[in-house]
Amino acid sequence: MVLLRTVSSKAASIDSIRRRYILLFVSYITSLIMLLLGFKHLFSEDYLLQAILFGCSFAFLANIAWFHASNELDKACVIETVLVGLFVLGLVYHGGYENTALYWVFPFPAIIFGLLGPRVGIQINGLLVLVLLVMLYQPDLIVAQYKNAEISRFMASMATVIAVGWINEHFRERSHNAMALLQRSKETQANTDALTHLANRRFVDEVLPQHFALQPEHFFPLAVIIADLDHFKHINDSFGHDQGDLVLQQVAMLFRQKLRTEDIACRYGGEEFLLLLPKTNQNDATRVADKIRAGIAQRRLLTEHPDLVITCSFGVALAQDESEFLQAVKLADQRLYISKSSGRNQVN
Ligand SMILES: Nc1nc2c(ncn2[C@@H]2O[C@H](COP(=O)(O)OP(=O)(O)OP(=O)(O)O)[C@@H](O)[C@H]2O)c(=O)[nH]1
Repeated sequence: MVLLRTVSSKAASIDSIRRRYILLFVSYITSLIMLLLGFKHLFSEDYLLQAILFGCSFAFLANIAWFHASNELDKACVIETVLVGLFVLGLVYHGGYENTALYWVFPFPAIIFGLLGPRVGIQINGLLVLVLLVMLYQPDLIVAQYKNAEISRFMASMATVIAVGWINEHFRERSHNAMALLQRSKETQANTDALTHLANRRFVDEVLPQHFALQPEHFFPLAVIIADLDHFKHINDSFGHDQGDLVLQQVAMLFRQKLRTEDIACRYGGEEFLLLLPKTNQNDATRVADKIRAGIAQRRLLTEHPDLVITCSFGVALAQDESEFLQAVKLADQRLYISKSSGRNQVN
């Protein structure tokens, strides 16, 4: 039995909105600033700086255009990281306007943690620090000239920003995961019957329509079977409510054994169950119902009362699409009534 949770997890979708905001903000703001600075230096004859500013600006805009077209958030975040890294390293290599390039490195750790999370983020930031160390302490490799005092203070500040950024992101992610887990378990709990651990009526009424709407091709034609234990009141009255509960649990276990993983078994009412068989026709569903019926009648569900035969009646109907679902439930219920009134322990 699958699908017990609602279609989209709220915690996961909020987190992807967070990453989306960072991606859009960084792309639009950075490309705008770079474009403006590029125009400012358009006639400066500093061609390297112009190439860095215009090149990165257009690359950011291209990435965001591709993201809008494809909606591939993970890939766009990776491309964004590469672009931000290239921009930062290019600027440090050049020195930027009046040797101010190092200031532009400081947003990098926060952006990378935001886009890629703490685990990958710390690796990329570590790599950046290594490359920066080589570039800054091997002045022959770069065009810019930075003072030693400036470099040491910059590296110390960077290490602090990365460490604090990682702590922040690591614990934010942990608390997010804990909340997502809690939400999932609460959703599963809300849609599960506590006694039989089958799906409950709330699942059928509220969650199932979401799955139908999202992936109708996985369900229809959908066979609807209603199963109702016979003379269950008598079992309760004769052997006690706890023995009645035990019967319900045993029957639920039997459903799980006899049904396929894609089938859905729900406890629909007290001793009434709804079995949903995706992509199944009326004949096959009737055969399955009869197999279950025979299984219940043969099995001795109460070990303390080995002579007790418990039976169950069934009604079967078919829904060709979502609009026919409630109608099919109603029809299966009417056929169940026929099974009951014609002697019980049968399928109609
Ligand atoms: N033990 C137990 N009994 C339950 C539970 N939910 C409902 N019931 C009982 O199920 C019985 C249903 O009785 P009826 O609706 O008269 O149906 P029935 O005795 O099975 O008769 P038919 O359906 O006509 O064969 C009632 O006695 C309810 O109290 C439950 O969770 N545990």
